[in-house]
Amino acid sequence: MLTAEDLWYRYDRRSPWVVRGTSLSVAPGEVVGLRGPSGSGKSTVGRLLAGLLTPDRGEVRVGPRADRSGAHPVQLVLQHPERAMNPHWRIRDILAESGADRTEVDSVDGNLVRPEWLDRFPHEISGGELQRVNLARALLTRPRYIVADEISTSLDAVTQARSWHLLLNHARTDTIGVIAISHDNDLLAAVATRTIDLHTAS
Ligand SMILES: Nc1ncnc2c1ncn2[C@@H]1O[C@H](COP(=O)(O)OP(=O)(O)OP(=O)(O)O)[C@@H](O)[C@H]1O
Repeated sequence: MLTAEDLWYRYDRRSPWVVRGTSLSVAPGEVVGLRGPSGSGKSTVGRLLAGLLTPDRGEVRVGPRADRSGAHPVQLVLQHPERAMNPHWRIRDILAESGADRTEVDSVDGNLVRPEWLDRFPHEISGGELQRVNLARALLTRPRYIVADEISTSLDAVTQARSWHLLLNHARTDTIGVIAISHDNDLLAAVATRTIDLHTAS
């Protein structure tokens, strides 16, 4: 179980609290939506869950670490995959960053990453394809949870549906919990079994 208990966070001691007493829990294999107005702290909660930020108060608890040494059990996947990748690396090397060995990279799910992309650079595949590489890299770390922060926002409807279909298939097969951050209520209704609302302070 991934549990966040009474999380408080602000980026600066003089700034207002961005996260104010957020609590949530996500079971293995569960898909939970996280929505709220712009600026309500959704992405910040995502970073706290993935261990990229440390809460000022409260705590995040998750089961044992991922099998991969060094990989956090909660992987964060962001909207702009190109910002999370070295543009000078081939897709094969980007996937190997997960800790997967050559054989695992070569046998990655072909629906997610087509074999012919492996020797290309990020700019040599489309944005939707690059997001699938991003998802594959996160999945190769063998995470227990994935925080998907607006992962399909800049994609057309067909590509969006395809990316989510692939992610949810893997999540089901490997019992990975997913936290779907989105402004899109229709998307959340389609992918999540329940949705948590974050609200901005007055
Ligand atoms: N690195 C940062 N340093 C300082 N303030 C930040 C930083 N990142 C975010 N903030 C502030 O924290 C608040 C919450 O931002 P966050 O990105 O978590 O909200 P959000 O709900 O995900 O917004 P959106 O829906 O617009 O993406 C905002 O006021 C934002 O300006």
